Amino acid sequence: MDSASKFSQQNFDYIVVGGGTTGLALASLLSTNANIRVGVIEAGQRKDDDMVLVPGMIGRVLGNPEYDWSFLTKPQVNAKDRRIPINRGKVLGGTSALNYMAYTRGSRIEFNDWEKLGITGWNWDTIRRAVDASEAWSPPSDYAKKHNADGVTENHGRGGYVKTTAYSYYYDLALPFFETMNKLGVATNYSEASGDLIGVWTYTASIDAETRTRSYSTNAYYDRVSSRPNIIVLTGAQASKVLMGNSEGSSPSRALGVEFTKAGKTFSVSARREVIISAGALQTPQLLELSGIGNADLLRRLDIPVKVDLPGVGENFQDHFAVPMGAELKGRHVTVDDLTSPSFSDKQLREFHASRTGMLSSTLSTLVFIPTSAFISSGVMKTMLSSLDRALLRPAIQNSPYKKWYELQRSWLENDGVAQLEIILFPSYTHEGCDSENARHYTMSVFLQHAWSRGYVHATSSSISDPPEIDSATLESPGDVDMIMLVEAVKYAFKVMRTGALGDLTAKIIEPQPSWSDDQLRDYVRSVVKSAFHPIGTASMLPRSANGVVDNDLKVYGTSNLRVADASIFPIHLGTHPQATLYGLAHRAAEIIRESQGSDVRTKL
Ligand SMILES: Cc1cc2nc3c(=O)[nH]c(=O)nc-3n(C[C@H](O)[C@H](O)[C@H](O)COP(=O)(O)OP(=O)(O)OC[C@H]3O[C@@H](n4cnc5c(N)ncnc54)[C@H](O)[C@@H]3O)c2cc1C
Repeated sequence: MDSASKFSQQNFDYIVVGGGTTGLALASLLSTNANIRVGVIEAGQRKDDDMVLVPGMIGRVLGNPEYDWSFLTKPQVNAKDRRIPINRGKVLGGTSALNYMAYTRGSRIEFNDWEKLGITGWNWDTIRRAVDASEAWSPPSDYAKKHNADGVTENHGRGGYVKTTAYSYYYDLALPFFETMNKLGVATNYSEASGDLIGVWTYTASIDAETRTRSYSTNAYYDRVSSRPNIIVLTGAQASKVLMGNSEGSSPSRALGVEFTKAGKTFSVSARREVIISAGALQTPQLLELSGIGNADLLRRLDIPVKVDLPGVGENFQDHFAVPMGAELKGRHVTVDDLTSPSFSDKQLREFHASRTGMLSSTLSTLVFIPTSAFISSGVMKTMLSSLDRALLRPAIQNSPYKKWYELQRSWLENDGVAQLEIILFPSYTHEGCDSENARHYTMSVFLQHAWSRGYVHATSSSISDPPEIDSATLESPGDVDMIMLVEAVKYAFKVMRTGALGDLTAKIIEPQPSWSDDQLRDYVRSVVKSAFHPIGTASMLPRSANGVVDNDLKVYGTSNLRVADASIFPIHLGTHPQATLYGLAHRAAEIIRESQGSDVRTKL
């Protein structure tokens, strides 16, 4: 729907703010009950062009304001005062329209440990069942199987909506990478979706096996229900606050509707039953604060009337941090760098549209997940743990509401089933000093899966037009553990680049250099460390006493009918990519709403 005034006159039962990965899937699922009416307010527009749909074109719209919110953190003191980009989809489908399509499930150990944080009912079995309900998996081809793709049917959902499958094109670095990792003692994992992520594997992607195009919230969910009269999506409209009924103290506060702006005009729309915020980990906390829900001191400073004093809002920000390393290849390989040639790229695009094959039918394909013991020597581990344990004794941590979070993070460091490091081999290198005319390159990126840095996201004014302040607290960790782990990860990656088949293909390592001292490597990490674009935690599902924002039913504390469903509710980071779990979250949320309201909301579209 285009007309904001018509939208504002509708009688909705549920209003979902944010038609992104989780929100649009959830709204579509809610619409299965013909007796309820669902309204969705999405700031972006629908974009169904090649940039969104063609897998090999990933990354091309990052920074483009028609697709991307292009957030920046505040200057990060431990990263040379750089403002680090965190891209977010500003289109219908949200970040599922921009992401790199790795469809990876979480880890059994980690999800089962969520219950230790006080979140009952959220564990591997419940989350797995929900993710199964979302997935429509197609088995890999023989070609993909030769590249070790997961073909274990029982690991996947077949009857869901997000189409997933293995790739149809693999770069010639993929198999050498497997051989090298095997040589280093990291086994091939042929069953990556089983809940055990450790090993080297080829991942499943959110790609439609028939059309070879991106499967995402918009075409996987919304397109199936868009003709129903009881779901209306308003695009190009930004919610500015949830209209809350009662003021501080007279709780629970009730969400009455949503105020939003479109084309410079302000409107409001009412919700008979519930408002669900799904604006993502960077904007959900801002919207809660603008609605009067957050740390009362901060709200008063911003002249926002306090409805619910909830100090956890915007806190507990976590992300995966990445450090890229570049190398030059021996001989001539086809890599993503070839796509920088317009004629080559056009040829590939023609091939893609004609036969759905070629480089553009795929993205990247291989990755490694390993625990601490696989990349940190026992000597360094001992020193790191003793400095960490000393830091954890500080009163600020001992008295912190997040104490259980720290205990869990600590236990995972010595658990060989928990991945602390992800390594991805990108068949390209675009940094300065790379001679892409005459040579071909790869980038090996190391990603910290359970960083100890915890930052915040907060509103800076009472207006939704002012972006929130994002402090990723990059490399600010007790005992400097994030920096120690990243430096050890870089050293381990040097080993990978110089071992076995990948070592044989590597002409030279460009930057950083294996000969560099630890101090030089620390300096390099500070210069290049970036976000893996997986922010979470800013409206955490935790007990209220542990600075939680939502309860186990995703309901915001102190309110009777306001929920959050997006990446901001994850209380502790997943040692994997988040989208599969987020689609599962949409299904869990739909079930919870059905149960709590006694209404007939089936989760089958
Ligand atoms: C470049 C990139 C690559 C990635 N690659 C992968 C990958 O390969 N695999 C993976 O699992 N994950 C990947 N991710 C991360 C993953 O895509 C996100 O974690 C996930 O999509 C977030 O989903 P969400 O529902 O929390 O939020 P989003 O999908 O971001 O949805 C939020 C929606 O709310 C809208 N919105 C915000 N504020 C308002 C407002 N006030 N009013 C109205 N609408 C509003 C936004 O426009 C957006 O549509 C990647 C992310 C990026 C940026």
